[in-house]
Amino acid sequence: MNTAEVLDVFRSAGAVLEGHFILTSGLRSPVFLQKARVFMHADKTEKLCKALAQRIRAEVDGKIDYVVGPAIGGLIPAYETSRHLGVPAVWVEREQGEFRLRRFEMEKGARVVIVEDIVTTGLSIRETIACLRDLGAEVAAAACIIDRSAGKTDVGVPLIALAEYEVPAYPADALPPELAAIPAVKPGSRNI
Ligand SMILES: O=P(O)(O)OC[C@H]1O[C@H](OP(=O)(O)OP(=O)(O)O)[C@H](O)[C@@H]1O
Ligand SMILES: O=C(O)c1cc(=O)[nH]c(=O)[nH]1
Ligand SMILES: [Mg+2]
Repeated sequence: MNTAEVLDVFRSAGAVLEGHFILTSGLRSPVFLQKARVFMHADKTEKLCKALAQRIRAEVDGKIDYVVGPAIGGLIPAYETSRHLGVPAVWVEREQGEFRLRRFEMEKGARVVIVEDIVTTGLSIRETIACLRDLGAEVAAAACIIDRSAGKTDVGVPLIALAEYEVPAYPADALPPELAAIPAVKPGSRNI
């Protein structure tokens, strides 16, 4: 799938929202990709994740022991991508703000691929990598459905993006006037 096809899926699900959004990084944006509105449809999710699994198979050499999804947004795409890769899916979730693998054991040396929904700054993927490396896992690559940085983010491992879609984002103290005029909402789950 190319970027236009991925964005068509998001638009067909009403998942491209406009307004004033507080992102997980604290940045503000006039556009929010509400992936949950895509992932509520099994057929749309399957189409995206099957294509992402094909990219992972083509670009990651060697075995993959687990796919790891950062909760909450990464849960469904990690599971569905793992189904197409034929490997188990686990997830990290926040405990007092820090990602932890709370419900699973992972053997030292396990080789994993992280599957995220959206990447903006790469902060959530870097936090996931830190958690997995603390457990002794090897992170072979990270993958996402949409990279809002359009390839500019460096997460320290190869990042496979099904689509690259550059969207403006601003520090809270440098908002353009048209954005400052709209009340801000924070759709994601960090800090709640
Ligand atoms: O690249 P980043 O700057 O980290 O932004 C992307 C992250 O933001 C969202 O998660 P969020 O923490 O908002 O919560 P969610 O997973 O519950 O949607 C999204 O699911 C990614 O994990
Ligand atoms: O950066 C984010 O927090 C973010 C952006 C976006 O478009 N969608 C999302 O779920 N999170
Ligand atoms: Mg998330």
